Amino acid sequence: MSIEIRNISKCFGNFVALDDLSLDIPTGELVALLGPSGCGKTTLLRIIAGMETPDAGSVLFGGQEATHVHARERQVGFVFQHYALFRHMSVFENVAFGLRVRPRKERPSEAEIRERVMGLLKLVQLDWLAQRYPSQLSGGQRQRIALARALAVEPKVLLLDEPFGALDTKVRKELRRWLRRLHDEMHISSVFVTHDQEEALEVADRVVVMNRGHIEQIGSPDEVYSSPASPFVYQFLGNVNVFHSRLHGAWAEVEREGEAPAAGSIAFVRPHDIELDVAPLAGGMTAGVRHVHRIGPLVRVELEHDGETIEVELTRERAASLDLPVGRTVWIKPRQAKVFATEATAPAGKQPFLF
Ligand SMILES: Nc1ncnc2c1ncn2[C@@H]1O[C@H](COP(=O)(O)OP(=O)(O)OP(=O)(O)O)[C@@H](O)[C@H]1O
Repeated sequence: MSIEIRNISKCFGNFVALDDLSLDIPTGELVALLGPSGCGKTTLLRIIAGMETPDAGSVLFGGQEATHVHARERQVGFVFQHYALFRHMSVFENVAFGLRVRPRKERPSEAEIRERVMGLLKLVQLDWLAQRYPSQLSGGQRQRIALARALAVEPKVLLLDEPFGALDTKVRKELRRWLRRLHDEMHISSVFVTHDQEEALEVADRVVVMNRGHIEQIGSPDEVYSSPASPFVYQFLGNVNVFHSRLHGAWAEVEREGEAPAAGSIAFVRPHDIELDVAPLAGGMTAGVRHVHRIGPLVRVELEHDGETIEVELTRERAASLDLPVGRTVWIKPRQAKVFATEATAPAGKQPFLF
């Protein structure tokens, strides 16, 4: 079922949590709401679920007005960060719960409940745990059971609020892939909230980048990463070096190739988009090696130029082919940069690098 969010606003006292926000989610899409803490992701999810009422705007499900439809009537499945399984019920009973509490007329027969629950447990690959209790499961298993329970009532929309937030990195990664596969099989419109950019980029069909109650950009993972619409998105999705305008030599050329340079403009360059060499690079500039960090397959080189820090990422092979002791002077040159027009758009917390 499609979801349309039209001009939604929500205040808590004087605080504007959502500011005239609109978003269309076609049927079967998996959408990530991504943004820093407090940007309004959960509030938006709760409004879609019917657990919160907007001050203005409307929510449509399948083209039908649903803003004032009660949460129970919305056919929404919800999974939270902290798996709220019933401790005194077996895994089977947890998943069966939503079916058993239906009014008698709508309640499936015992045989049907059994068939549906076991089918879902197979889907989440945990049918062998049906008789266990939540305390006898790992965190990742509990979260999969929570998902099976949300799916048991055959929701039209699945909403997940930081579903893997409480789990360790390895389990998170496994569950991400698993959620993606499951979503492809079920084809339910799903919205999940995360503040983890890697999670959003890996799992979602589309990413909605939020900031302070509004949407900064909506796009495929590739679009938001490769063509960020604003300095905020650029900074939020991955590491970035920030440079003021009036760049020298090649830096200025890169700027011209991108967008027209304006006085006071800011250039953003990803660490892996900077060429580094020990020999002079035409149009490049020099910098001193301050630290070399080896992080898995990557080598992150921290450089200093006029007291400012510049980060460059190299493959291990490239780093090994260069001799990079601390203190060595090297040459750097950007392969590509993105220029935004005004200084006013500089993201908070990043000090622009001044030439
Ligand atoms: N019931 C409430 N009363 C007052 N303020 C609230 C309430 N719910 C949320 N807020 C405020 O609204 C803002 C958005 O909250 P929300 O939970 O939607 O953020 P979020 O993006 O999901 O953040 P996080 O990633 O930390 O969960 C926050 O500043 C929060 O303090």
